[in-house]
Amino acid sequence: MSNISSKEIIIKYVEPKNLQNIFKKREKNSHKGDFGTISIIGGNRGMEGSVLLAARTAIKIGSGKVLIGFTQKNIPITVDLIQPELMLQTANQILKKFLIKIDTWIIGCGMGQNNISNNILHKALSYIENKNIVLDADALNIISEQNTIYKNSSNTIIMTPHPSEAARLLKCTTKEIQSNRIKSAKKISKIYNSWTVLKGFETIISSPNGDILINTSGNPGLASSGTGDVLAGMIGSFLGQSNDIQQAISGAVWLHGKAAEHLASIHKGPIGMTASELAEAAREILNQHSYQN
Ligand SMILES: NC(=O)C1=CN([C@@H]2O[C@H](COP(=O)(O)OP(=O)(O)OC[C@H]3O[C@@H](n4cnc5c(N)ncnc54)[C@H](O)[C@@H]3O)[C@@H](O)[C@H]2O)[C@@H](O)CC1
Ligand SMILES: Nc1ncnc2c1ncn2[C@@H]1O[C@H](COP(=O)(O)OP(=O)(O)O)[C@@H](O)[C@H]1O
Repeated sequence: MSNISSKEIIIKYVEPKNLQNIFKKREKNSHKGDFGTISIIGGNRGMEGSVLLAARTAIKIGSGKVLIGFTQKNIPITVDLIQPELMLQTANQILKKFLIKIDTWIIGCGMGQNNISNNILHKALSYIENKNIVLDADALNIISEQNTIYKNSSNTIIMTPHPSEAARLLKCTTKEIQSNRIKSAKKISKIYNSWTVLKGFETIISSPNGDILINTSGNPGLASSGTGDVLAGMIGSFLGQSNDIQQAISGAVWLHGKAAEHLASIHKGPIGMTASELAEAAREILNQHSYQN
C-alpha cells in the first residue's frame, strides 16, 4: 500500500493488489456453506427497496445464502420476483428461527426509527454473539440517540455512516464531520469500538484502533438513492466470504467505486446511474479481478 506520513498518522490507500483474500478464485469443490449466510434486517413500510437492494447485491457478489428480515409485523412480499433466490421473513422470525445459522448481519437499511425497529435492534444486539454486524442508516440513527445500546458486545461491529449519520453519532454538524473526515472516522471507531466506514467522496475506513485507509475509486454517479444500501450488501457479503475483516471492508468499498467507474466508462453514468446497475457492474469487475491470472 502507498503510505503518506503526516505528523500523527500513517494514511494508506485501498489498492486492489492488497485485496487478494477477497478477489480470489473459488476452490473447485466449494459449496454454498463456504460463502456465508447473510441476514439483512430493515425495510420498514415504504422502504422495502432498501433491503432488497442490499440483499440482491449480496447474492450477486457471491454470498452463499441471503435472508431478509423485514422490520414489519408481516412480510410485505412473499417472493422477490427479480431475485427469487432471496429468502424473505420478518425480522422477528429471523431472530427466532435462524439466529445461529447466520454468520453476518446487516442491520438498518430502510429500517425506520419506530417502535418495531427500535425493539428489533435491541433484540438483535443482545441475542447475536461472536458475529460480524454491519450497522447502517437507521440503526446508526437509533444508536446515536441511545448510545449504551451495545456495551460489552462480543460481536465485531462495522458502522457505515454517511456524513450526516456520522454527525448524529458524534453530536456535531455535518460540516464539522466533513472538515476533518479522518479524525471523525477515528472518533466514531473509538467511541463505539467499531470499524467505521465514513462514506462520501474518498471514503475513510477506520479500524477499531484507529488505523486509516482511504478509498479513491468512485465518482459522483454514486450520489444517488440506494447506493449506500448496495455498499452495505457488499460489505456484508465479503465479511461472510472471508475472515479478513479489513480486506472485506476495503474490498467492498473499492469495488463499489470501481463499479461506478465502469458504468461511467460505458456511458451508463455518472448521470442517471442507478443502485441496481451498480450491483451488476460490481459482479463483473469482481469476476474479472478474481480470475485475471
Ligand atoms: N429504496 C429505499 O427504500 C431507500 C431507503 N433509504 C432509507 O431512507 C432512510 C433515510 O436515509 P437518508 O440517507 O436519505 O436520509 P438522512 O436524513 O439520513 O441523510 C440525507 C442527508 O445526508 C446528507 N449527506 C449524505 N451524504 C452526504 C455527503 N457525502 N456529504 C454531505 N452530506 C451528505 C445530505 O444532507 C442528505 O440530504 C434510511 O432508512 C435509508 O436506509 C435510502 O437508503 C435510499 C433508498
Ligand atoms: N461524490 C461521490 N464520490 C464518490 N462516492 C460517492 C459520492 N457521493 C456518494 N458516494 C458514495 O455513495 C454511497 C451513498 O451512500 P448513502 O448516502 O448511504 O446512500 P443511500 O442512503 O441513498 O443508500 C456511499 O458509498 C458514498 O461513499
